[in-house]
Amino acid sequence: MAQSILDAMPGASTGTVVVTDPLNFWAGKRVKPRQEINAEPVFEPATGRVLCQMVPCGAEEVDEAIQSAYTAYLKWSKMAGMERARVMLEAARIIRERREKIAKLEVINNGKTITEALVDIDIAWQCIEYYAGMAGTLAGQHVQLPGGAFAYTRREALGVCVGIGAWNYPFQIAAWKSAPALACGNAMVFKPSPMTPVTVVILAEIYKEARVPDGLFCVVQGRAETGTLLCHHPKVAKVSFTGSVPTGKKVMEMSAKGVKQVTLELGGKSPLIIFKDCELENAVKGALMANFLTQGQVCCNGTRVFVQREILPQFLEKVVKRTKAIVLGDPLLDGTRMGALISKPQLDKVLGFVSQAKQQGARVLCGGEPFVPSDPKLKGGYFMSPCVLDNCTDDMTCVKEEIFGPVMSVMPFDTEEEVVQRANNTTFGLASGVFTRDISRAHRVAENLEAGTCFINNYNISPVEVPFGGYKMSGFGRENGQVTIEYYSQLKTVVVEMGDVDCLF
Ligand SMILES: NC(=O)C1=CN([C@@H]2O[C@H](COP(=O)(O)OP(=O)(O)OC[C@H]3O[C@@H](n4cnc5c(N)ncnc54)[C@H](O)[C@@H]3O)[C@@H](O)[C@H]2O)C=CC1
Ligand SMILES: C[N+](C)(C)CCCC(=O)O
Repeated sequence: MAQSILDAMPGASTGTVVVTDPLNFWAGKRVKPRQEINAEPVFEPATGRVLCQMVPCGAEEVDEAIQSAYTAYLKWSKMAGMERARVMLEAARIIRERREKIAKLEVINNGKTITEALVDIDIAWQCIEYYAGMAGTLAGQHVQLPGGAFAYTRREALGVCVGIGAWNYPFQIAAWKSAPALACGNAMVFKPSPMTPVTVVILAEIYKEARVPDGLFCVVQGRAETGTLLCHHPKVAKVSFTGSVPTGKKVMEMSAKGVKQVTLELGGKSPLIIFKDCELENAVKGALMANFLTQGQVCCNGTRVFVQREILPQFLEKVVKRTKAIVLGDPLLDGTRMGALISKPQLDKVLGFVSQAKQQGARVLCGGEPFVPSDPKLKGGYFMSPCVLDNCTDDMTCVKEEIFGPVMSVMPFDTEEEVVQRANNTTFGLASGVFTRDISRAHRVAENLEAGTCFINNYNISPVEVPFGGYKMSGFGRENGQVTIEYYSQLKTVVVEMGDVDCLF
């Protein structure tokens, strides 16, 4: 029962799956939605077919989930870190064992290729494994005070944390948020994007199977209203949000009312700087990795590609040749390298950015058009050909705004000083990249770029051991790496007197 939808995965192909199981999860089980009348269809991006119904949770349901999470937190936070570690390692093991099935379901709901989805699921279990390793290391400090008195600190959980996710990495985002939260002794109530409600419930079932206390990881479905209920709930100690800047601001405002801690992983318009002394083949590959993963729907993508003028023609020739060769189509096939965008409105929005770029003077070197695969079952899918734009200038909309689609904007530059200034001329600051063989220059540029990550001679690799997060309007707080423990725990100071009270009164 617990694995029913996953059991159907081995034989499943694009256009065949329908999900009917309830998509909420709390108190240790899937929970049927109460207000079926508010159901909304969820689409399979590769076909445009209805995959399931998403029914938003109302106030009572949100409250039930949070209460069940609170009960679980009371138990879980009292366990030794090593005990929590064992449970989390078991969850990581189960995910690894079912990686193909989970990845397949992710593809069906999200539209990304199976090759990428497998990496996402692997990163998810690695993240849980990594924080399991850290659960047993959480410790405080002992401080000696005069007269034999002393103080010590305890690193304690926050309580019930809320996770709110975006649709581009549904399972992985839930792992990035829940793993450090659980390692520190918290419970989590997670709301996935209404467009990708399906795989996060599988994570909840797996935690249950690994024997977390019932309620420790809950899933509530819904849109803004449900998210609002979560952010305002008095029993919630922290909100970790991944999504757009406007919603991030609202989450912060709502959390401020209850003085709740916040982590914000927001959008970006990251620069990738390619110097003429780079290893060109690698720079071209880096630019593709920086732009076309998950159909370009990646927050940290390096979508402003600055190329030193002397090598611009060679760079463009190579990058266009490789972009044209990207195999588009059925995302469940091993050979496919680009699948479908998340939705029809998102596809229209991205195509709109391309037309606007043309009007503003950019030149389309390839792609930027709706793509209709030859396979009849994919005719209703949200596909577009990956696009490279040349002749771009810093003031064009395609260079200033986050497109969240497979569109690379290329601009020439002359000097290091100039390009760093232009690269930083944005309100975002999630990531950045530099290709050069000059090691001093690489580190100097990395130092001067205003971004939470700088990739040197590569792009978009995010091992769970290293922190990920933004500068400026791309957010604050971090996910992954050791530091994230600090965002999911708080310090208690205990002061111990060994002598008599020195009283002034
Ligand atoms: N930093 C990142 O990793 C990502 C950033 N994005 C950004 O988000 C944009 C659009 O993606 P969307 O999913 O539409 O983002 P969004 O910001 O509208 O939604 C993100 C999540 O917040 C929830 N939400 C919406 N309104 C809310 C509210 N008032 N209170 C609480 N929760 C609320 C949504 O239901 C969803 O789960 C992209 O174009 C991109 O700029 C999207 C995906 C990932
Ligand atoms: C995995 N990675 C680095 C390609 C993207 C993760 C951030 C996101 O949610 O967009």
